[in-house]
Amino acid sequence: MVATADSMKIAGRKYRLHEYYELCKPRVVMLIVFTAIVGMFLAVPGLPPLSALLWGTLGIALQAASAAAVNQIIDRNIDARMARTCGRPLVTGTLTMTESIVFATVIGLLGFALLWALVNPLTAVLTQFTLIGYAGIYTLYLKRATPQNIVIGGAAGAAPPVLGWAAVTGEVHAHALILFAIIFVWTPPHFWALAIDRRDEYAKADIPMLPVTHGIDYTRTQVLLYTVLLTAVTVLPFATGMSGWLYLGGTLILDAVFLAYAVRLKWWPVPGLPMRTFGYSIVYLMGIFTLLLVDHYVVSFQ
Ligand code: HEM
Ligand SMILES: CC(C)=CCC/C(C)=C/CC/C(C)=C/COP(=O)(O)OP(=O)(O)O
Repeated sequence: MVATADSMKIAGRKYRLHEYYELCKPRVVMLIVFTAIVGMFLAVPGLPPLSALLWGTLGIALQAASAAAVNQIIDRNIDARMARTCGRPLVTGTLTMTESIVFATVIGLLGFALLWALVNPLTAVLTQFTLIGYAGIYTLYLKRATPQNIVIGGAAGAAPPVLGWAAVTGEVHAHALILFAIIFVWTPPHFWALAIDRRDEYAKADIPMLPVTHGIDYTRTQVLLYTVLLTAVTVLPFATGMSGWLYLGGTLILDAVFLAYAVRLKWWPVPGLPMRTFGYSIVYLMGIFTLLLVDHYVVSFQ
């Protein structure tokens, strides 16, 4: 009997840990942190200093997770109205508001302190602005105010490579801004592909996402235009001498596939295609940043 009560307690604790984990939007944060780590590696010819790599990654990850938690705190009523998000811990009540606020504050402050004390103040301040940009400006205001919400708010999601670069060098370098531009231009096709699929849910929740305000066909056109622009922007690392032929070859293949998705979505849409396009956008961004990293070391160690 005692053993059963104990095992139930352990299972309960594990379940709560899992809920805190979900509050951090772990899969999104992992890709965000990956782009920051690539920024760190690209910032120097050899390997970045271990302490900047370690503490920079941890600090940026904690602040990104805090931003994701604040987003769920602010959005709990919207999340409750959409099938995609109604299982989140603050909607189901498995975490209370107090628990979530304390958690988001503690990890956010810890992230800021680590960056300030063990990395550099510039990275700490820029990461804090990024958190405010996503959790404050995008979530609290833009998301509810304009269909351009994710275009402007995308600046927060695009910042991590700049933060990673700053963690290693203490400066904001022009090459880091190219990485920023890639994610910035990638965000609209990434998100609008999903929003096409979830149009009715956003309409029900009264969120002015582009497919709700301007219709699905207009959104498909925008996805296509941003994908064309993205192809041009992803050539910049090669054009500026930051990356070599390996990067260019790989990126053009990834771009061609993304363009094929966007063209099909615009002129030959079939059910399921928006979500496949969304899924590909994630593979695409992972691919671009992996190519940047591999190319950097192939070129550096030649
Ligand atoms: C304002 C900018 C962005 C918006 C509005 C946006 C929106 C979304 C939404 C609504 C989802 C679905 C989440 C879910 O079903 O729980 C999602 C998933 C995802 N996003 Fe984004 N996103 C943005 C930027 C980013 C950035 C910058 C990254 C990474 C660098 C990213 C990576 C991902 C990943 C990996 C997923 C899949 C998560 C999963 O499998 O659960 N997103 N995004
Ligand atoms: C380094 C640092 C502080 C980074 C913060 C940037 C960050 C966490 C960006 C996340 C982007 C994202 C998942 C947006 C979706 O929000 P949404 O509210 O539109 O999506 P939802 O409906 O799934 O909640």
